[in-house]
Amino acid sequence: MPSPKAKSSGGRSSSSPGVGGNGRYEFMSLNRRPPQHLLQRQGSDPTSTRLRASESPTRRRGSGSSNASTSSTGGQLPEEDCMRLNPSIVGITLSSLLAMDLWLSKRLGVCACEDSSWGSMRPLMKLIEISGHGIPWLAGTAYCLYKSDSTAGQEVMLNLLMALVLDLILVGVVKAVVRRRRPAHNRMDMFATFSVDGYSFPSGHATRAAMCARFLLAHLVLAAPLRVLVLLWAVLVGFSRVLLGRHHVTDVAFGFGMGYCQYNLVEVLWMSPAILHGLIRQLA
Ligand SMILES: CC(C)=CCC/C(C)=C/COP(=O)(O)O
Repeated sequence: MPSPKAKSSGGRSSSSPGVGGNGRYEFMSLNRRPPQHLLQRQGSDPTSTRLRASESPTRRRGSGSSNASTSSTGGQLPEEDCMRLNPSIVGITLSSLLAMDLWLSKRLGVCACEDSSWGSMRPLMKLIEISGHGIPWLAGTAYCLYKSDSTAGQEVMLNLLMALVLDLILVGVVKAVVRRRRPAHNRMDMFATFSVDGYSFPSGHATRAAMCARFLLAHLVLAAPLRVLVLLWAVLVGFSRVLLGRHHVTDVAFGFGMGYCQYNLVEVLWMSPAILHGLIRQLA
């Protein structure tokens, strides 16, 4: 919209800034050079002088040569100026996705408390939550390691223990860096949490579920129905996070991706029996 200031100068001749020959206001395209008569008028207009003074350093830096490059590229702005437009498009896309995420997560939080629409399912969801919690996994793996009498079994369990600790560290670091708050409808009544677990992104249960599912499928000889059950469990753990109102959908989606990738890291860092024997000898 033209500013009142521009309107007040409407009585000038048709060469006034932004006013076309037919007395109508003209809008300038961002990637075109304004007509010469507008540039000349801007030089004497204090408002436009202020605007130009507030231009970014990139724009100012490029202005000397951009005139040359503008004319040589047929009225196009230099590439650096065009790239300045992109963050706003990315920003708008991201905020739209974020708004959708908040809306969807709120709608799906149907077990967030007892009087929610699926509140009666809350105890079952909390059971699934415990099945993906760090403490039962750490304790169960340590117990299996202690009970295992084969070298292969010990190797697998020790590596799983290492994977679980790695997962806690990596999730803790990302949570501490991102510091996204949990959904407003979440009731923070989770069993055994660290301080970073006050944060939402990513879901530690989702990373653990994805990583452990991949680990179990790769290292345990399981019949087909059991393999399906392992996958189903991982998906259920992820879903339960949103249904309980603990997480946004994106926390769980990212958590699954992160857990999947963490397993690749575990494979790279895999401790072979030789390394393990060396470690045990050093500890003994
Ligand atoms: C105390 C130990 C050993 C682990 C904490 C596990 C925990 C509570 C993770 C939080 O998961 P979400 O990020 O999915 O809520």
